[in-house]
Formats: sequence, structure tokens, C-alpha cells
Amino acid sequence: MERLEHHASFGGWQSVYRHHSAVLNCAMNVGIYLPPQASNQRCPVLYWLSGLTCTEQNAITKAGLQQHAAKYGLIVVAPDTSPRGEGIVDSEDYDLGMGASFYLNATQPPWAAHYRMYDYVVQELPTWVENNFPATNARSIFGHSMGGHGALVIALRNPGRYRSVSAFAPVVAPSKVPWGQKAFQAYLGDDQLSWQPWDTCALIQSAPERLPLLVDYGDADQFLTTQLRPELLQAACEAANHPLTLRLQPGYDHSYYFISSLMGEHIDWHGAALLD
Ligand SMILES: N[C@@H](CCC(=O)N[C@@H](CS)C(=O)NCC(=O)O)C(=O)O
Repeated sequence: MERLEHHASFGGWQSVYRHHSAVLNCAMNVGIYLPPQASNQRCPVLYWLSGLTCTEQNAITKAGLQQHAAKYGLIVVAPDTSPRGEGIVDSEDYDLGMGASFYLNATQPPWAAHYRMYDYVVQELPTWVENNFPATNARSIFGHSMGGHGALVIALRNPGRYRSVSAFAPVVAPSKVPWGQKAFQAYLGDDQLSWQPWDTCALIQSAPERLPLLVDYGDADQFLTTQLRPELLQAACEAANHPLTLRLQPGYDHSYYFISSLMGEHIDWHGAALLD
């Protein structure tokens, strides 16, 4: 592995590493925030998943997460959002291919060879983090938009693996909205039954663990009614009696201004679970 960046931040260190991913069959950039506490003890790990068009840079430069992670002594891991680089298939569209992995394991050509972000985030990345940094095996996960979808799906599919989960403006019913339908058709094929294990609202119905969800949306989010559909999450959670804190935050749009404004509250949520 190679360290590409290293910056002092709130008493700790914000770095970017590049390592080889065997699962994705390419090099991956990963943002790693080590809080001040990591200089003399092992710390729990909070995984962040960004949205469409993002790399590891968006969260580490714009989410304002470091000050809050430093307060609780949390390592924050922010990987790139898809396989990337020469030899990786892409599309000309911003919502398919690089920067648009949807955090699933693709089954369809030409995507299946590299687009396996689910296995990368759930298995390979934590193993790499826990072997190379002063991390405990206490983990939580959160994300934004496509990354909020990734965080919710990953937590729901892996009972016991995450202490807490939260999301900013997540896509919660990808099978029913244009971003998700386009990506799932390409990555998973036409059979919509194969989409269900990647759809938060579908997973909620039979979740083996009722891990509480914290979910924020801005009421001025330009994607709210077309792509995000929070009312579908609310209905799915009500039907399954799944614990949900769903908030519509007045004035906020879909941007990192929204994320950074609520970041402290989300890290309070994860800090409480991880330091329990
Ligand atoms: N480019 C797309 C939207 C892409 C977008 O809003 N991406 C969000 C995540 S879904 C993001 O975080 N963009 C990067 C940023 O704001 O730093 C469009 O204009 O329709």
C-alpha cells in the first residue's frame, strides 16, 4: 500500500492510501481519518460511503467529519465509490459505471469482472483496515444518497456486523426509481427478483435484526420526490415495525452543505453505539 496524502486534522491525521483490491481487481484509494486517540490505543471504525460522481475526496474535504470523529475517538474510513482506472469498464453517464457502483456485486457482463463493491466494503476493506491501522473490530456505517443506500443495504444484510447505521438523503427504493432501475438493469439484469436483496425497502420486510435507522433528508433536496422517496422508507418501516428516526430538515438541499451541517448529530449517533 502507498500513502498519497497525510494532513494533521483536529489533533489526528487525515490520510489517503492506495491499496490493491483483489475483490475489485484494481487499485483503490481510501481516505483514513485517525483520531488523536489512535496514537496510543485501538479505536472503533466508522465507514462512510459517498454518492454518485464522488471519490474518497468528497467526504474528507467537505463533510466536516474530522472534528466530530476526534471528539469520540473514531477512525473514519471513506473509500472511493467504485473500481476505477485503466481497464475498468465505464459509461458516459454520471449514474452508471465509475463513481456509480451502487455498492452491489454485479452479475452481468461487462460489469461483473470489477464491480463488486459490496464484497469490498463488507469484507476486504475492513480486513485491510483492521490489519493495517490501530482499529478494533467495532464497526458502524453511514453514507450519502447512493452511499446511503449502500450503508443501509450493507447493515441490513449483515446482522451483528455493524453497531449502528445512518444515512443522509439515501436512495431507499432503488427498484422503483430511475437511478436504481438503470443501474440494477445494467449490473444485475432484467429479472427484478434479483434486485430485491439490494433494495432497502424490500430488505426491511424480513430483516433478521431490527437495527435502528437514523435518516435525514433536506426538504429542498432536488432529488427528493424523484429518486429518494423517503415516504417509501417510512411505509416499509411502519409495516415491519422497524425502528426509524426519519427527519426532514428545512431548507437543506442534496449537497455537502447539508451533510456537514448534520454530521455532528450523525457522529453522536455512531459514537454512542461504538463506545457503548
Ligand atoms: N451530477 C448529477 C448529480 C450528482 C450528485 O448530486 N452527486 C451527489 C451524490 S448523489 C454528490 O455528492 N456530488 C458530489 C458533491 O456534491 O461533492 C446531476 O447534476 O444531476
